[in-house]
Amino acid sequence: MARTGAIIVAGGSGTRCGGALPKQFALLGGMPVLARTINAVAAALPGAEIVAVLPERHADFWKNLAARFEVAPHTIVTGGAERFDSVRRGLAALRTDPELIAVQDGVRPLVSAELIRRVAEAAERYGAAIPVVEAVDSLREVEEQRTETEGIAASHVADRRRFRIVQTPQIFRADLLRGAYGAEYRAEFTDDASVVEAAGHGVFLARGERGNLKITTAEDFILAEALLAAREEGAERE
Ligand SMILES: Nc1ccn([C@@H]2O[C@H](COP(=O)(O)OP(=O)(O)OP(=O)(O)O)[C@@H](O)[C@H]2O)c(=O)n1
Ligand SMILES: C[C@](O)(CO)[C@H](O)COP(=O)(O)O
Repeated sequence: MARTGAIIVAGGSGTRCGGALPKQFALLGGMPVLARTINAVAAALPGAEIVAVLPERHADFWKNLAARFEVAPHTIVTGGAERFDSVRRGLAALRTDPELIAVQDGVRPLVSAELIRRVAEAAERYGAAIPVVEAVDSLREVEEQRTETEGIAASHVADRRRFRIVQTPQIFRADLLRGAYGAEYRAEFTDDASVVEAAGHGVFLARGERGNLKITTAEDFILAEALLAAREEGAERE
């Protein structure tokens, strides 16, 4: 496996989730979400340099919190206004010179080692790889958004076979990712694949996992707790 560095982006404020603290610091199964994510990445990529990107006002808070748990070695750097800015700061903070760089949402704590390695192998081969899953619900494309009411008047069905739901870690050849992040920020840059693609490089879609949940809303904590409990129960039975 190529030498890999990892940037764990946890610089967001968790607005959609609410709560006193950003969701990445909340406890999931008795351990901070971010600690679980860091440990999952460290276990899948032994020896990888790990940089965690944090909100500026929570850097000291995290140092104190992390000290109370077993968290794999990582350095910290403060993030920016957009995820794009946070990744850029993570890139600048990597001290080693990895061949591949993985960018992982700090709020995807249930990512499996198999998934991470699968995406890393694809990135080694194709230069850029991301995990995706199929849509399980029907999809509709909105034609006219009526914000003053609850509903949408005009829409049409979309062919869900043509779409994939995107996850992280997104893994790239280091030179490719660094070059792509030289761009000016654009609103459509919702992930790293969109930045790399805008720089003219294709992105390989590897198999993701529905269990690789992104904790976005308060409900997601309930789902994540249940998935974690089921996983731990399964591990105990083996
Ligand atoms: N300026 C930002 C914004 C987001 N992120 C990180 O990117 C990941 C995915 O973002 P999302 O789930 O949208 O997190 P938040 O931006 O915190 O959530 P919200 O949009 O609800 O405020 C999270 O780990 C988040 O901490 C980041 O590092 N820097
Ligand atoms: C990177 C990401 O998690 C891939 O699904 C997603 O794009 C983050 O989007 P958000 O708007 O920050 O939730």
